Amino acid sequence: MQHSLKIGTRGSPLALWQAHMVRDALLAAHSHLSPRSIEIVTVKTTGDKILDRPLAEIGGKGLFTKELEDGLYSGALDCAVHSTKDMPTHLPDGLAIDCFIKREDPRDALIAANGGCLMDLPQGAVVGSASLRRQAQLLALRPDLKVISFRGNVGTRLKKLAAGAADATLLAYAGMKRLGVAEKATDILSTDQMLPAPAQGAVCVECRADDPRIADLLAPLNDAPTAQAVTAERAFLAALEGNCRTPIAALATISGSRLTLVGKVLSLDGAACFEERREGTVLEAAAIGHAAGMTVRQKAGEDFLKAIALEQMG
Ligand SMILES: NCc1[nH]cc(CCC(=O)O)c1CC(=O)O
Repeated sequence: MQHSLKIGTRGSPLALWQAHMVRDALLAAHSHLSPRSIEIVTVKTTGDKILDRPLAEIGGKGLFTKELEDGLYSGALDCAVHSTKDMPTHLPDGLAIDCFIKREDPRDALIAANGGCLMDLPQGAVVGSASLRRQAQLLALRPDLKVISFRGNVGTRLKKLAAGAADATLLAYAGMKRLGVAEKATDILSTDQMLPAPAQGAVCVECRADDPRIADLLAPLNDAPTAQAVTAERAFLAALEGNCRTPIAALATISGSRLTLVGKVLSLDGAACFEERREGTVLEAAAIGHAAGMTVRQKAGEDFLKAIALEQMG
């Protein structure tokens, strides 16, 4: 008898697109799977329900994953597809992520209502973004800009922009490409201007750690360079105990067996920035990320990191 496979996902258009991408990849990799045997199950998470407050305020990451993880534990789901950048650095016991799909472009894109680049925005222009990382790096480049909180999925944010709620917004270019709206980007920011969030552009599949059937099905979908880059970036994040409350950015690039990681932490206004670049072999990905994170920690000092947390609570 053919077992069915239940793929869990959030219900946003981007999340659904990503779940269908995983489904298609599974079908392509396993000729014995029939399309009817793979079901996509939509789960509403806390992060999807609360739309009127910044994520940092309601508790940050985990808000997009808990309900999906409950489904894995109960057996209602066999695997769950996530944007890796939305995942907490530590997984709950009994769950595993051993499958990272080949990464899409990790850069951030500017969408300006009147077109043009970030540096061309008029003095004092209003930019909508709820991401502290984007806000900080934006203000570092353009201290004159006014940043307002902007939440909701990619489509919602583009609609808010079109309705005049801001002069520009920033989105992950990966999500725009996946949803077919890449042409709305008016400036694709270089990673020197705007270092991405750890794991931006990388989709992963989470499953139960003790489920070899699912692990075997997912194995051919894993892209090793993506897994290595994301491992380094997330180790950097974990070393800084980062969550939505601290502007943290990291990007690893891979060339053959070499991995180069750049990671930084910023003050909310972008005026202070502590950065570290490390290189090594791909096999050292986790150690490189951890070492870079610990170095940035030292450079910034515990007082600086604490001050950011306090500033945001007040
Ligand atoms: N926090 C929402 C989120 N999570 C992942 C992506 C983009 C896709 C990706 O990084 O893979 C987005 C939207 C955005 O930041 O513009």
